[in-house]
Amino acid sequence: MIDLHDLRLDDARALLAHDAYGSLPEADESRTQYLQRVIDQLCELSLKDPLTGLANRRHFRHVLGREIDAVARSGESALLLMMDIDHFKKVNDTYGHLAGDRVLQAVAKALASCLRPMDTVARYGGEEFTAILPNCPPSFGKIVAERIRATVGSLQVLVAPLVSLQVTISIGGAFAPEWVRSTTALWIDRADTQLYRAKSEGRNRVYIDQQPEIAVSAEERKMLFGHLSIGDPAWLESVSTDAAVGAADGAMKRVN
Ligand SMILES: Nc1nc2c(ncn2[C@@H]2O[C@H](COP(=O)(O)OP(=O)(O)OP(=O)(O)O)[C@@H](O)[C@H]2O)c(=O)[nH]1
Repeated sequence: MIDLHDLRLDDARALLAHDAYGSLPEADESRTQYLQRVIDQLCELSLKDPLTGLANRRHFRHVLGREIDAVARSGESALLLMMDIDHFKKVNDTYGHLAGDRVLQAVAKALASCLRPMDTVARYGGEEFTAILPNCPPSFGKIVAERIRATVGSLQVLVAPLVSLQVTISIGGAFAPEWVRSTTALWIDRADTQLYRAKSEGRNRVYIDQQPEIAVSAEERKMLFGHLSIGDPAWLESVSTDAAVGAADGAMKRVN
């Protein structure tokens, strides 16, 4: 950890040079421009997970907070996915930590490839990833999560010469409640509950908690939450539809 109060230009350069996903600013710029670019790139670096290049947990939390406000204002539906590689400990235990890192990088790349540029994919910690999908119609949630599950399951990750691995991923999702200000913690909890179900019911599957229906009329909704919704986190009475999709053995497979 570097204390930013003590950060010197050489340290900053070293940090940026170390970043596998970035590059050092050109040295032939004016000194001010150069310093500004170093600062900009440091800011960018502080939002990224160094192993995978995805957004880190801090950035994810920031985006989720922004999204929950946007949903409360616009009423557009947004989906949060929590995703966890199955039996990942076995990868580390059998093939070593470096092999585990390769799997994490390959999965991260696959996740990013399944999502739109407007979505945020992050490494939440360890072998857990998350994605925020703004403006995601409810009917699309399961389709996109299934696409992710299938893409990860079809990866062949080369971890040593002649050794490639296949892994599976469990996914839990939750739509944000429209028109009601909730909390990011509640939203994460709902998605986490679905992830827990996916794990406990066999792994390599998707469960999505559909958006809670709000038990008020459209007119009341407008009066209550029309311009800006302020107040306690609220989960009005809801009917949720859960769907289990896909079922297969979640254990890691060695391909050759
Ligand atoms: N290689 C590598 N391993 C990590 C990293 N971060 C966490 N891990 C490992 O991830 C593993 C997570 O194991 P568990 O939490 O038991 O989960 P699991 O084996 O995937 O089992 P389920 O989630 O129940 O399917 C642990 O062995 C951690 O050491 C990392 O950055 N690199």
